Amino acid sequence: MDKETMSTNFGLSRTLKRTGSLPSRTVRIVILGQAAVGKTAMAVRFITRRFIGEYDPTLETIYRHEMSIGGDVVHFEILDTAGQEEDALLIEEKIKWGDGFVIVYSVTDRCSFDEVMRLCFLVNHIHSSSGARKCSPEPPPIVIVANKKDLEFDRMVSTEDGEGLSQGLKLPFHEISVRDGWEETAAVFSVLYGDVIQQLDTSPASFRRRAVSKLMEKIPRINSNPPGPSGRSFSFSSFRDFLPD
Ligand SMILES: Nc1nc2c(ncn2[C@@H]2O[C@H](COP(=O)(O)OP(=O)(O)OP(=O)(O)O)[C@@H](O)[C@H]2O)c(=O)[nH]1
Repeated sequence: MDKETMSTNFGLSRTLKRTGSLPSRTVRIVILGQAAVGKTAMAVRFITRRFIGEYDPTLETIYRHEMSIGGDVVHFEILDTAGQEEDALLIEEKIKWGDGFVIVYSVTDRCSFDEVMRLCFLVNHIHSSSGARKCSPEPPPIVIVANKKDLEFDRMVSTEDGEGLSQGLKLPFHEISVRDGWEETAAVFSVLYGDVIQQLDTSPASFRRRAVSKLMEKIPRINSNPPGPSGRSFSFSSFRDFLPD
């Protein structure tokens, strides 16, 4: 198979353990946050290195992307959720599916900041109570991201507010501009990947694969690498080009 594995030096802060029996790893990441905070922009930026400024409202999508990190082949599956309110059962299924979570707000939108705590609580609650991680006493890895820091003039949430929240919740915090930089976007996924792998190594039972619900199977998949039997591939000049049919 003609795999186009993108080698990237993420400068991971942790040494990643090789399992020997596992030549590659699949990591499922769920991006959560209110509408228009930049969830799609972030996923697309990470995978393609490009900032696409034109977006349709999110059709929920799972982006599949394979890359080499620290000598490991990592299969990212990134679920870009819709920002609008939805059925509690649906969001529960999506949260159960994830190994790690990016919770995004925009520094230009105070409401999106206020939503972060509720989303963190929801993720922890669902993973601790629903059997998603029955065997693990550890909360799932979460990274808080403040996006759109380039829009300084429209800022409504200070860096200190973001740092204070992350310290209160004891979660990593990144203030970034998806528009301005690939590196800081990639660093979010790098840190989260490191946390997921650390938990995988110290608490493997946490990652026993859950049965995938019918709902998750319905979410369209897009492959960034050449298409396999079950997905489309990235080859686009605008966001519309890769919207599912
Ligand atoms: N200036 C600036 N604009 C950004 C940045 N990130 C995203 N945007 C813009 O913000 C708008 C919303 O981005 P999306 O990625 O569609 O946001 P979303 O969270 O996926 O929105 P929903 O699909 O509605 O949930 C778009 O116009 C993006 O171009 C950023 O870092 N800086």
